[in-house]
Amino acid sequence: MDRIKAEERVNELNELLRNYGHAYYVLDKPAVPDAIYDQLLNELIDLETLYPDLIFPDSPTQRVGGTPISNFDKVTHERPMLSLSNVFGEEDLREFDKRVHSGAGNGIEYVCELKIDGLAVSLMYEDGKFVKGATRGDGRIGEDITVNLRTIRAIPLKLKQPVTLEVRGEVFMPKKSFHALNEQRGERGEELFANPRNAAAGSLRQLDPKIAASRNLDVFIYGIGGDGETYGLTEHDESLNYLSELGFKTNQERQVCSTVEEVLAYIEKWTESRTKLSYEIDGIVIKVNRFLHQQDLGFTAKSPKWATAYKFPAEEVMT
Ligand SMILES: NC(=O)c1cnc(N)c2cc(Br)sc12
Repeated sequence: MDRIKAEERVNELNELLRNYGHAYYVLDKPAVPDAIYDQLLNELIDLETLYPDLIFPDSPTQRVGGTPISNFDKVTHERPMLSLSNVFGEEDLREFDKRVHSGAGNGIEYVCELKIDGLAVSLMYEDGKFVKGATRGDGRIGEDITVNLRTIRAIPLKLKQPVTLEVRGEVFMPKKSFHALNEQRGERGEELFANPRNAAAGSLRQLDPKIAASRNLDVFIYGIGGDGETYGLTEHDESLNYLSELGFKTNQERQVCSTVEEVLAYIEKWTESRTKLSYEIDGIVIKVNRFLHQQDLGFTAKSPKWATAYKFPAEEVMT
């Protein structure tokens, strides 16, 4: 195949494999059988081997870097990654609801989302390309873990629109991967991870991206950071529509609640059902849904006044 034809085919394969990867890892709905995906990937590898100048950074072959890095650079977050205030029961939650109504008036609605028990990350995209990713750190300064985040198949290397923005989400290790990893470590006499959150954090802090790539990490994106445009008028629209349209994996269990009673019912539902999830959650995030109301409420030094996290009671440790 001559070089012109090769370039056309490489671009076509990159687009095809990006879309198939999105269907498989983000939507959890494979578009083609694995054998077809592998065949196309091998065709791309062959063409990239023949024409190395046709290897593009957002090619699916470029997810796992070759050599371990020596350390993680520091990254200063454009806008601090704040933490959430916590509520530990119905009374606390009703107090939060009262404060929200006194601060933002009427017409308040909430969006409730599962609080993923993983590691908070910030992902930066320029013209739709993934350029940098960092841990939360102390909220102002985190660690540059781009090479390890690139190995997570649910993190798009190229968005469906050429936008420049920063998004935030939670990297986690599915329960099944956690148990398999600990079984493997047990067989090797290695120290076990205490829980999926520690396993995810330990995996993202590996200096060798090949190790991170082997850990089956996953991600849910839940917000737009930075001072960029916010899309739509509500969190629900932003997360449900805009982030998904760009190609991000968002958690589908979110629900708009018009009253604190509905929030309590959602909490009750997931207190009962969280063991059925394929990933761990440690609570429920409750956010005022309309951005205008969020602006009325503002922030404390550490946290938004328009959001809180209902924390599940610590589980009884079976002795
Ligand atoms: N859906 C969300 O907003 C969400 C989910 N899971 C989490 N661990 C966190 C943490 C912050 Br801070 S927000 C958030």
